[in-house]
Amino acid sequence: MVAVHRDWSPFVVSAPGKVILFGEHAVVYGKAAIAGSLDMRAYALVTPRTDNKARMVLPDIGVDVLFDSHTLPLLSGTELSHPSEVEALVPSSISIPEGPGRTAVLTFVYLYGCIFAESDRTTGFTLCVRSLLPVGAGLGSSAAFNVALSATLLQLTGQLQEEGVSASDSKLINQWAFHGEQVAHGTPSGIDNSVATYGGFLKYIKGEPSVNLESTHALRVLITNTNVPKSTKALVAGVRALRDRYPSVVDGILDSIDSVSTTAATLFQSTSEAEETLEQQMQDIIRINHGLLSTLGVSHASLERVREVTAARNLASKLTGAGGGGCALTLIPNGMASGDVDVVARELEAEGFHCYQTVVGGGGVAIARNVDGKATVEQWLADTMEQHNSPADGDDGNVYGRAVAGFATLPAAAIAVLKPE
Ligand SMILES: Nc1ncnc2c1ncn2[C@@H]1O[C@H](COP(=O)(O)OP(=O)(O)O)[C@@H](O)[C@H]1O
Ligand SMILES: C[C@@](O)(CCOP(=O)(O)O)CC(=O)O
Ligand SMILES: [Mg+2]
Repeated sequence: MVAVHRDWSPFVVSAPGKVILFGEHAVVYGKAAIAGSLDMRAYALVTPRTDNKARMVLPDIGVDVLFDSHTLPLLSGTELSHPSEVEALVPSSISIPEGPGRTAVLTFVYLYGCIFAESDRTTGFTLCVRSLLPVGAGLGSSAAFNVALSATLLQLTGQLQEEGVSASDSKLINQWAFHGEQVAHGTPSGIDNSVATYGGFLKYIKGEPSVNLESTHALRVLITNTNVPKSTKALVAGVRALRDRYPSVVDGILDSIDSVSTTAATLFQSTSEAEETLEQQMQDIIRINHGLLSTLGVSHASLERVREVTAARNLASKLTGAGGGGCALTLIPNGMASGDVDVVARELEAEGFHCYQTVVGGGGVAIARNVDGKATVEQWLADTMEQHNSPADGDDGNVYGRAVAGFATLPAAAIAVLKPE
């Protein structure tokens, strides 16, 4: 195949994290789940190189690797029976890092091999990803990374349209991001990459196209990161082992979770009920969903503490994501003053947790092309690192605002594209 070089300008891709509102774990078994995008996102700046190498810089997890493009294998998709076999394909010149960097490097080698194999273009580039999502806390940091990475590689190989992100672009990005999630987790349901690609509020059933719920209600949530590390893979395996031992009991619980999700979808789209009645019903099913997950063995003392602290103020909470630590979500009634939410958040932070107030349901993957002929990774790093590491005195904890301010190398128009409402 003849390689075609072409000139291109730096571009930036962004993709959101997610919160699963209802249906985690059950979604792995084909039950319905509901999730929405967060206003915390991953941002990838991609700049051209003249030497045909591929460099990936991930400052949040301490990775900086430089690949000679010709040492990266091109994969036809049939060479691996499962993406987890990718380790053997990493060029011997690269030492695979331990910890979160390990998955990121394996995913890069796999997706580069697959996506570049479908193109006759070759190009040197530096990719730098900064993310506002906590790593491994259940908010889909891996999916935001995989969606940003897939969109980057598809854009570099000319497989996306020239403007915006079309429906067929999204489909392609989502498919590759799912393969990236497989490298990390083995058997993901696909809900995280779907939300990171499409944004909004989705009802998701494995193997079916996700349905945008177009909710009639703004959903305010308080997310509490317990800072307790968890392994999605181990928790999913634990539920599977329980189901193998007690199939009819566990299937009953999974069916109940399916009913919870279906009821929630109806509530989100209801136009007949008064706001307060809806909120009351939503709180009921949040409590029920948490109880069902707890019987599956995926809660944790820290998550129960979040439930107790918020219940004392008549608020309903549940774990979100895989559980076993990670994050919980608390529904905030629309009429609740933000000062009162701050009081609850301070109580939770006094327990050693970290809280984010957010509205669920913003835009999905976004691409700002030709952002700035002079944008450099070094400048971007200097700006974003400074903003991340030294918040101004009296800062209100708005990490998102700080980081966007930190992307000062980008024109305002690019920033607007990258944070779609
Ligand atoms: N800021 C980041 N930069 C690069 N890779 C990231 C970043 N955040 C997350 N990742 C990738 O996602 C993995 C964590 O994903 P996972 O365990 O599924 O947790 P989560 O619930 O946050 O998705 C990391 O090991 C890393 O491979
Ligand atoms: C438990 C599960 O339903 C959600 C896991 O979410 P997270 O990895 O904690 O963000 C697994 C899945 O959907 O693949
Ligand atoms: Mg993940």
